[in-house]
Amino acid sequence: MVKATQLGAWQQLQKHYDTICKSLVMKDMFAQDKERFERFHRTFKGEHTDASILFDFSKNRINDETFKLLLNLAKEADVEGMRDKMFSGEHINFTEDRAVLHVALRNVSNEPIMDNGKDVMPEVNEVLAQMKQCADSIRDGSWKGYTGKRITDVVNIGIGGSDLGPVMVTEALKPYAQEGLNVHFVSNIDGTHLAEVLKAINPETSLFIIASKTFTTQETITNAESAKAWFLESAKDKAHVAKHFVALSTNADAVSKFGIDTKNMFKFWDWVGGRYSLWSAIGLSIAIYIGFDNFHQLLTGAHEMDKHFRTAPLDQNIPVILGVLGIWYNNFFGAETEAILPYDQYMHRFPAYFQQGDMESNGKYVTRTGERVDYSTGPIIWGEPGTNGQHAFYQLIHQGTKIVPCDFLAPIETFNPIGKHHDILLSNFFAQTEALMRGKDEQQVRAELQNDKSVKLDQIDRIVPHKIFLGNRPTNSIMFQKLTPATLGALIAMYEHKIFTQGVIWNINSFDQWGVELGKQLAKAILPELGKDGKTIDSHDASTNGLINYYKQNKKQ
Ligand SMILES: O=P(O)(O)OC[C@H]1O[C@H](O)[C@H](O)[C@@H](O)[C@@H]1O
Repeated sequence: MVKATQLGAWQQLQKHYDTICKSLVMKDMFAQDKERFERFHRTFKGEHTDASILFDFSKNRINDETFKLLLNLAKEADVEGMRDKMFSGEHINFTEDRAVLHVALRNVSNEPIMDNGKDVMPEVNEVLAQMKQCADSIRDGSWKGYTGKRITDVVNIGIGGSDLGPVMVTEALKPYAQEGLNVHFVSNIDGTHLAEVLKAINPETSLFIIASKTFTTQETITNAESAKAWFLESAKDKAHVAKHFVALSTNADAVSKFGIDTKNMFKFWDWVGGRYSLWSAIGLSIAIYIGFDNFHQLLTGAHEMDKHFRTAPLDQNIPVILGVLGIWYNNFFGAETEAILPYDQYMHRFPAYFQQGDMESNGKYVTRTGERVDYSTGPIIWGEPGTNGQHAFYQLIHQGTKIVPCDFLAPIETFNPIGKHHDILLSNFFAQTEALMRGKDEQQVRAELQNDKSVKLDQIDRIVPHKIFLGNRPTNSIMFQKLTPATLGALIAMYEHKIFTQGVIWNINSFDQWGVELGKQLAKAILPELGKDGKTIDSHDASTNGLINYYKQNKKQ
């Protein structure tokens, strides 16, 4: 395993970029080649589900040669070899000595998947059965609260991977929710988050799901303790906690220490990374909200994408193609960010979900062999749903100085066919990718201004440069039939494997997250310094001391 820049294919790509990049003008390439869309799009269809995706990557600054070289890069970096290691349970997360087996959680085929010589599938299925039972009993009302009433509100308390997935998926699959059953999410340690949720619910009819892989996360444990105290103010008797608190965790000891009976614990395993855990017990709030059968469809769609990733040749492999295109811009064009732009309001948390998914996985500067990389790694992921983004930040994407590769995602069918809304939405999606690719040249701008009676002729020269769009700005378009559970599962898995592909090429470990630890460690040291003891703090740098002392002097509570 070597640094990416040492790979022959990388060097060839650099040469290719240096020699022909300027001539990669999409508008011209489309004009010269009627088959461009045909060659540069792929489709995905679920074998046993309704998942159906069209991936159009023809609006990228690539030609056949670029595409070939990018695939060579994936080949030479041994994406396929590493992929097979992941699926076979090798401890590819070597800094934590762990397998990376989120794919086992959605392995609905049940083929054995081994970790340390043991098939993990029986345990995975056991927990799934336990989740089904819980979800069913809450949905049919047989799970009763301490006063005999059915549960109407489920509150997931967790943060990071124990929050973002369930939030994103329950929002995305809202059309599948059961009437009268609400989900809420508390993640932030800011007391406001918990307080606002507690205002909306009744202790007699609420179930708290304490979701934490480690069960040591300060925010989650503090929120959970406060929720328990709030609950006991009404319920009084600690025995009632069992009917209103369940835990999702890998840490049984900490769960029972917290006061939750391990009978009410849904376990998962250290080979599930937090940001890859929505498929595990962490998905309990999803299963309750949309029903277990729909949760199972979500898993099945993801499994079908896993199969595609495992078996499709590189030039047909959608996650691999997405991955290498990202590398093309990130490493050769110097793009620093990637925008994820869903034209589907239900997917409004999808970009935020992949901020963790991508940035916590690939935001690393040390290679698997411990050296510092001499190239850029994980992109900054951002985005908002269309068309809102258009009226906010698209100006920069169209005319800014930075190159922002964008993924546009849109459903063919909407759950809410109101008037012409969906056609209008989709017309914007199509138009944006067209505009970004084509741009608008001086001639067109002049012609338009000359025809515009409201523009004075002597003003035209001054205005022209501002109205030119250079175009040639890359986009991927991902269309799907409808945002069903299986489709969503496939889309999430597609991005997970894109992240995987890039991590392998950059030769980094995409599955640890040491970068989040330092801040936690320092916060632990600072917390005891914040008391109302009148002591001036001088153990930090001048700025940190100054901030802490300013807080201490002025705090009233
Ligand atoms: O599930 P938990 O153990 O509470 O962890 C919650 C989150 O916190 C950590 O800081 C990690 O950065 C995340 O990857 C993780 O998802």
